[in-house]
Amino acid sequence: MPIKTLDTVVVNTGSQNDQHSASVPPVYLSTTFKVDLNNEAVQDYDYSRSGNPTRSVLQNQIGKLYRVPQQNVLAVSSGMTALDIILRGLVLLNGTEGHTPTIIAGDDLYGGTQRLLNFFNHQTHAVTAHVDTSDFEKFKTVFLSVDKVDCVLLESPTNPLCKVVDIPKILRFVKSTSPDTVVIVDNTMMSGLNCNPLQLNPSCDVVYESATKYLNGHHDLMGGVIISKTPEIAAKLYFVVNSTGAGLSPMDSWLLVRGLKTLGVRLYQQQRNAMILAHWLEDSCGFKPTDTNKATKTRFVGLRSNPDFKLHQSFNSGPGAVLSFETGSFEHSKRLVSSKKLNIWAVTVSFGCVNSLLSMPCKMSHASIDPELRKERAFPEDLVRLCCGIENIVDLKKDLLAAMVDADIIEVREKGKYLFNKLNNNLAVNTTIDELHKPLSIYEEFYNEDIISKDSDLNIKTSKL
Ligand SMILES: Cc1ncc(COP(=O)(O)O)c(C=O)c1O
Ligand SMILES: N[C@@H](CCSC[C@H](N)C(=O)O)C(=O)O
Repeated sequence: MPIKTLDTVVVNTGSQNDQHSASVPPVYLSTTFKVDLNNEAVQDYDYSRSGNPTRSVLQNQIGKLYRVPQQNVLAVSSGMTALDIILRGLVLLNGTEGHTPTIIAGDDLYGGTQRLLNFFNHQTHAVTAHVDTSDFEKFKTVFLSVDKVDCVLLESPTNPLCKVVDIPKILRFVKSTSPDTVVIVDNTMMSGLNCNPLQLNPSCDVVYESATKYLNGHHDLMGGVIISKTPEIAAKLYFVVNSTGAGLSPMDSWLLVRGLKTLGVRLYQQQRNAMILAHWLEDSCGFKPTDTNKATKTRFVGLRSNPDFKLHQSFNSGPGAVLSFETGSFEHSKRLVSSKKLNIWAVTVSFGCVNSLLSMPCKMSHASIDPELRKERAFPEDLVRLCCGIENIVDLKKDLLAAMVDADIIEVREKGKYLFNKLNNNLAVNTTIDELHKPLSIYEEFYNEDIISKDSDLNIKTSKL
């Protein structure tokens, strides 16, 4: 019987033709491979910069996740390397006498992406117009105002504001208006398990992911994967990878094959935790706009109060595990993230790890964006980002609550029955441990098993919702 679901295909590495029938693919650290000049056939490997058997196993696994042949996949040394390779291979070379390659990208981007685009701008290798890609009309206006758009770079939900970009609609518009425009999707916030922009109709041209995040899930390697729509696009990108030596090392490739095997269970638990926490922050902790403080807000695509809840569900299988909230006060957010009461939530950048992480984007992941630019874009400086891991939700909740009390944001009343949000005068019933353990949790209600384990025969969207 053929293997059907994505969380199953990433566990299975298939037969390796190993001389000892090892059940786990071996790691080939060798940088060189012997050449037989008497053999006319083209050898698969000669030098590890050009190709390595362990990297090939990984590329095959990623190909299965995105339902493309192994030749369409490249594993590289980081998510940023992936973007750099794609832009060099497909966009920067479009420059001519009177034309500088033009990119349209979002205005809520990971700080490192913004930094790389700025770098190309300064070098006049490519100019980037930033627009709120979650506003289709604004995007369309900018797109039509540019003579020739060489590339559109999309990401949904955005990091860290969790804005939903209607990727299918933008693809329909771009591909019917300007078929040669290269559309790139940074799929790091969803991973291939939740979203496959290559299966949309029309599809994007190339997807990349920072494998440092969900794909590996353990924060013990840096990596990036590039998945191309066609072997021709992949060949152009392979040229850059081979020329520069950006390919992922054998050891990291091996670790990533291992990490990938648990993607399904990790993501399931991480998303479940994120769903419960987001609802608890909004309902019990009062992080929602009130008459006294409009600046307090929980941002998560899995919240029913999110106006883009349905839009997100229409092309994704899950909400991801990144959420953010505004306390309404920069000082209080800083106190929360600095609280010594945090024992489980680690204050670090990144996301997608089995450990839960807490951060203040303006000081951490997005500090490389010029403060003036953040101000121009109304980036909330009091934003706190939560990246849920796989720990027990009750422990996560208690740990965060202790820190919020310590930071003087929340007051616990009547032995924990009520939580009073001091910053927006909001008193709400605290969700009890029993409620968190209801058999039909919020998560299962919204994202059932069928959706998480997408059936290979179906397109992106699978069942109810
Ligand atoms: C959305 C997104 N894309 C790309 C990257 C870059 O990935 P890496 O750190 O693996 O270079 C990051 C974070 O680093 C990210 O958050
Ligand atoms: N110092 C790093 C910050 C990395 S942030 C990693 C991740 N994308 C996140 O959103 O947390 C840098 O300057 O790039």
